[in-house]
Amino acid sequence: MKTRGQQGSGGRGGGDRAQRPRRPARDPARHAAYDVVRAVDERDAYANLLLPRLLRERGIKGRDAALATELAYGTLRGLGTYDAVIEMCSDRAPDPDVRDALRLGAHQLLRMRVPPHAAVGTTVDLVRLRIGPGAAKFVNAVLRKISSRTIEEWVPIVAPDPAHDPVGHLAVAYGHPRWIVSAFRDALGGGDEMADLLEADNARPLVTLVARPGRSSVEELEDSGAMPGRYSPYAAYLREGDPGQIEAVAETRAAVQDEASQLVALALTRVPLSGDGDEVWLDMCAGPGGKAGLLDAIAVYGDLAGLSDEARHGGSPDSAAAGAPEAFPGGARLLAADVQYHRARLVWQTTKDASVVTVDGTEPAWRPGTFDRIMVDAPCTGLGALRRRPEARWRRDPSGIAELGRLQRRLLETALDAVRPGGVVAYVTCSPHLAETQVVVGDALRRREDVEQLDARAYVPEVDDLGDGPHAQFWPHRHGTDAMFLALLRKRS
Ligand SMILES: C[S@@+](CC[C@H](N)C(=O)[O-])C[C@H]1O[C@@H](n2cnc3c(N)ncnc32)[C@H](O)[C@@H]1O
Repeated sequence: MKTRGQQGSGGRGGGDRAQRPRRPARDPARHAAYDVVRAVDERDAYANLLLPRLLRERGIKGRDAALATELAYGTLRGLGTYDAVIEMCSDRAPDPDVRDALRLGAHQLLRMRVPPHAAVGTTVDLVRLRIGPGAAKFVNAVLRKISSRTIEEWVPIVAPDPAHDPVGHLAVAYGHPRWIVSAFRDALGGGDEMADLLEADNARPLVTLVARPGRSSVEELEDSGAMPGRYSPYAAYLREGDPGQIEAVAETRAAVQDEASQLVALALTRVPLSGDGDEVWLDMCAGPGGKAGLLDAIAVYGDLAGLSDEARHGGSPDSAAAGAPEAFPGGARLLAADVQYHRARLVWQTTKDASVVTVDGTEPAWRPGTFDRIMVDAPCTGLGALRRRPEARWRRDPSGIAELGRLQRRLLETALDAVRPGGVVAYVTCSPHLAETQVVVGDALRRREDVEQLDARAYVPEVDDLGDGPHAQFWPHRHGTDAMFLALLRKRS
């Protein structure tokens, strides 16, 4: 029996370094990324919660932290594409722990600028340490095959022919489930922009802050290193750093909020009402409180930024017909409701003047015709915010849409009962799926003669390309925002 020192020609004192058993390199970034990908796969963990915790616990900082983030999030986003390539390069189905390592290696080979020898070598080291030598050999062989082609060369091999199956092709090429590609295509009304949309959906979104009027200002956020937003007068982009460290955010005078989320709340406050009174507002599905935080501030202090004359008279072709949006002067109060106690608590923590209640919006605790303005930010599939959670697209399931649709209809119906004649309801989803957006609104309009739909685009005149109306549809590739939907419905006087 040979001892370790006598193995082959490359023993401890020998000259053949290539044959010496290699000690796996210490590689905290890759180990952390692997742990995240495994936890997401194995026990449905949320990457955006787990990764920061692992980085903190393991003291991973700076470039290593950035590498771990890119590895984990990029691998999770691209799973669909990588699995197709891995399948093509494997002679057997890998065990889940091995498959996750292969996904990590494939991401480095196909979408990162890691040199192939480093991508293969570090992944093999990781597998040898975490799983065993047999698996390491298998991973080495598969990754070497993957490294023989670029992603541009693999896609035509592993994806369906775009001429026969354009949706299937896009799904594999851009790492999205097929049903989601299909839903996006239906909502966009065609295929021309699909590649841009899916690419934008694969990019990490900018951290967008909101300076709640009367409580903070964009200038204050600029002093903390942010730059003014593109559309919302209250938005600022933070390119780096932890938003939680900004004083205004820590004090809930400002918050993290996507720009489309700011604009749909702002739009609700800009619609002129008919009849008397504009003092009582309702956010019916308020948790965790992004829109409620902005509505609460505008209700009390008014829309302090207002609109520039240019924005007021520019924007969509219908803005003139609808009447130029006016800045709300303040002096109202917001009631913020959510069916879940812990979500209502978050609203209470982030708002300052709003009354917050735990209420089921479909079984209202208020009398019909109570409110002047109502926000219904309905629970939905969240397909418009896939950029924020890398694994979310693989967790969503189209089977829930019918049930969500029933809830969305009931919430909109009770909101239309709860608004006074001449008042307005904003129906919002963070999803462009037609079954959750236009179909829900269309059904409400068919059922009720006391409701008219306004041209929502006229109330966000700062933004172009919001679709053919009368609703407004935001898109990541057009606006850099989540794919948020807004319909404005007025109860006839
Ligand atoms: C899309 S989220 C709202 C996001 C929130 N408006 C924001 O901007 O931060 C939908 C919310 O509706 C709540 N919800 C679900 N069913 C509800 C119901 N029947 N009545 C009231 N709220 C409900 C959920 O708990 C969830 O917090």
